[in-house]
Amino acid sequence: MFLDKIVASKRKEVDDLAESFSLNEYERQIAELPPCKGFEHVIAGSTNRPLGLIAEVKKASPSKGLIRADFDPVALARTYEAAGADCISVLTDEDYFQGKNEYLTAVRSAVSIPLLRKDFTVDYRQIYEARVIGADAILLIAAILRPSQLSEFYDIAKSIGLDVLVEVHDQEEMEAVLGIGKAKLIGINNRNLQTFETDITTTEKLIGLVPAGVSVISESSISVPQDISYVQSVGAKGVLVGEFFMRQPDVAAAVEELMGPVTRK
Ligand SMILES: O=P(O)(O)OC[C@@H](O)[C@@H](O)c1c[nH]c2ccccc12
Repeated sequence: MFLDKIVASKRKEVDDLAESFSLNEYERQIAELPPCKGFEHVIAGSTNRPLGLIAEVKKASPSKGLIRADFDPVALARTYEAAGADCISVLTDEDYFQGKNEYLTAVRSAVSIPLLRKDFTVDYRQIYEARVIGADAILLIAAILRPSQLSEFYDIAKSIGLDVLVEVHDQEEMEAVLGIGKAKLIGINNRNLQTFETDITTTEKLIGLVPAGVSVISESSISVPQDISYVQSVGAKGVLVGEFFMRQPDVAAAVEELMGPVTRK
């Protein structure tokens, strides 16, 4: 299964990180950073459009290979911000998504909206690393973490100012996440990370389980305005879109085509 392969390489990567990691040193650096920009409230209550947008900077993916050859993360992020994206997601996984930590850091200094570090978090050290490279929020994927780890990683992230997007793609994962009772922002992934199959009705199937006060982001395989009105109609507060934007020569026009014009509140 694809996800198992990704997680296995991630663990190797984390072994390298562990060799040089010093908690004191990371904590010292974090103490000097400006506070995080609130990711959760910005995406759950978009002031730009009726539905919030997390726009993703993504060069390649394991299911699609190279998506955008002409890949300039800073220029893309500036375009997203100008087009009224509420937040930006930056892939930092190198082996499968051709991402880099440096992309996130470069984007951080180029835009002022909140940033999500999109990676496969399997170890607490990656959470400190995310904060130091410039993230405002991290992704925690329920499919690769035990409930006790999810809970522990959630608390670590919050303790250093990061918001958390907790990702699920089936009922079992949703129930596990809700059982922990911490997540305020849940991403329902329309893509199954084991098989890469996509089904946008996943959002509708799972959203009914989510209690009031928890916001849902519909993630993946969104590419036409009908997808937007559909996930909005079932109750999503925002969407996470990567590939569709990355395949368009004119990214600003693509944001408007998909999301509609900015209607600032
Ligand atoms: O490019 P898409 O189909 O618009 O999807 C974006 C985002 O949802 C996807 O990149 C994603 C969702 N969850 C993930 C977890 C890891 C890596 C990537 C992802």
